[in-house]
Amino acid sequence: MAKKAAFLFVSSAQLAQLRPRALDSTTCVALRDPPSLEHSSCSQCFLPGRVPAGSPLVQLVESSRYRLCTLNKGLLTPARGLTQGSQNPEKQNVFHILEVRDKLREIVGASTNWRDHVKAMEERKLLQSFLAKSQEGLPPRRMKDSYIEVLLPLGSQPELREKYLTVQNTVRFGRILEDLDSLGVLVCYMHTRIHSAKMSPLSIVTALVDKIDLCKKNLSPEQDIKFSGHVSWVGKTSMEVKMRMFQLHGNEFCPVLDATFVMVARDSENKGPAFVNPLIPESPEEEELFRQGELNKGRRVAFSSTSLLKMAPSAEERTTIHEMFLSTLDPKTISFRSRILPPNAMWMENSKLKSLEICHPQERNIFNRIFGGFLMRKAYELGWATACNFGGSRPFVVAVDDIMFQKPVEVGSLLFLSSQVCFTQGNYIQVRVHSEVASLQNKEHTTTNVFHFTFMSEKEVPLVCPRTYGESMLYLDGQRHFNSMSVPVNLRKDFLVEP
Ligand SMILES: CCCCCC(=O)SCCNC(=O)CCNC(=O)[C@H](O)C(C)(C)COP(=O)(O)OP(=O)(O)OC[C@H]1O[C@@H](n2cnc3c(N)ncnc32)[C@H](O)[C@@H]1OP(=O)(O)O
Repeated sequence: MAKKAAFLFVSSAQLAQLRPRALDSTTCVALRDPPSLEHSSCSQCFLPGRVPAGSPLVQLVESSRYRLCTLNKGLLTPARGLTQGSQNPEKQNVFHILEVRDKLREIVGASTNWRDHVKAMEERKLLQSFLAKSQEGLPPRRMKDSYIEVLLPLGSQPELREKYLTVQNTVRFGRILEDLDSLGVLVCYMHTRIHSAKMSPLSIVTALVDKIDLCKKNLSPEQDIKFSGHVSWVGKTSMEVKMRMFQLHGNEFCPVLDATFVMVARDSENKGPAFVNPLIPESPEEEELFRQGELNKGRRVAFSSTSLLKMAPSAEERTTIHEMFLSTLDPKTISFRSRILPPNAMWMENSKLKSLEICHPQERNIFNRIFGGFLMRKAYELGWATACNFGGSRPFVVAVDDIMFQKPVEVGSLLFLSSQVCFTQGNYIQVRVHSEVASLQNKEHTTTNVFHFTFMSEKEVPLVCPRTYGESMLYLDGQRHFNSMSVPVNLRKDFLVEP
């Protein structure tokens, strides 16, 4: 049975003498002094309203590690001291998950009410003059300058759990995608921040989810999660961000996910490119990360220039497709028009699932376009359902790669998502989700994103069979994405990550 939360009201002098071990995981400590805070209750706390007016709140959420959360503008902010998994213990920026979007709003001066969004944008125009004329005009930054940690205390703050919960009592991966997107943008604002100014003249958007690899085990909705991230490479206007996610197992935060995103800086109105601060690697490890970032850029260019939309498949790939084609000819008729499915196979077109989203203002980002994390969550959930429908058992996500945000999605758009299985092997299902938008006024559809997800099913799945040349290209593209998965397939036995 869960323990009831208890409160301890102490002065700051008494707090300093408190031993963490004297407190259990459900004890909240409220400071009596200084009495200047305007909040009378803490919305995140177990017992809202019980904290006396004028009391900054301090919550100790775990006994084994000394973690403090102080009340800051109605939100619990984890204070310094969360060092596990940290690369930069001497100087940390640690945020509570609920704080991240508010912090972003504060940095760009975004509206909290939709009715104020035009005014907020007008105000941002004034920041245009703070933009650098060249990259050389900006002070260089170190990787540790952008390093942040974000705590998602699913274990110690159970009221957060609902939003993250699947019916199988695991963590919704779609929600994690949203958090990663916000975290990535905040990391870039840390890298580009102007210490003398509260607001940033930059609009930072997600251009690409290069890779997300899930590297370990189940995500339990009953254990705290921690994210960390920092800028690992910069170009002129783009930044590569490396993020990691950890989950508490016993007393230790163990790595569960690695992600690489590319963010792009735009001017205050999000209309043209804007320069970002150079990055200076400080150690051999950082130099290696930076060099990797440079290689990643080259790899992305190479991958896109050999895209099957631009170039014919390789000789080996052509053979694969031809053999698949031959396996679908009916030996009785040997006619190109009568095609049959090989044993244990399904036509690719029959794997499709589609959905429609109306892009309401609630899903907007700080720049009044639709939040990239929301688009990823919706695409991921449809992709998961597609894999489930195809494989006939629960699929677990293994990798996400190459999600390109080609165009922003305007508030009020109709978002059409179309998902299909494009490649399978053993227990693995490669799903592609294509998203396009149309406005109510203009019926013309424009592609905004293509998403690639790799799932692992509980049992072996059927082969997916392309029927047309176009589907054959999707098959090969799926195979390329599957083969680019960085973690060896045989290590992936104990995954349990669901929508
Ligand atoms: C809560 C807050 C969250 C907020 C975050 C979001 O929700 S954002 C919402 C989701 N995302 C979006 O809506 C973005 C939609 N896409 C776009 O607006 C645009 O495609 C874009 C701004 C990303 C890129 O536009 P352009 O390609 O015209 O820009 P441009 O040619 O000037 O390139 C700018 C820089 O981006 C790099 N770049 C562009 N596309 C890239 C890609 N797929 N992968 C890697 N890098 C890329 C270029 O190399 C260049 O870097 P260098 O200059 O270094 O050489």
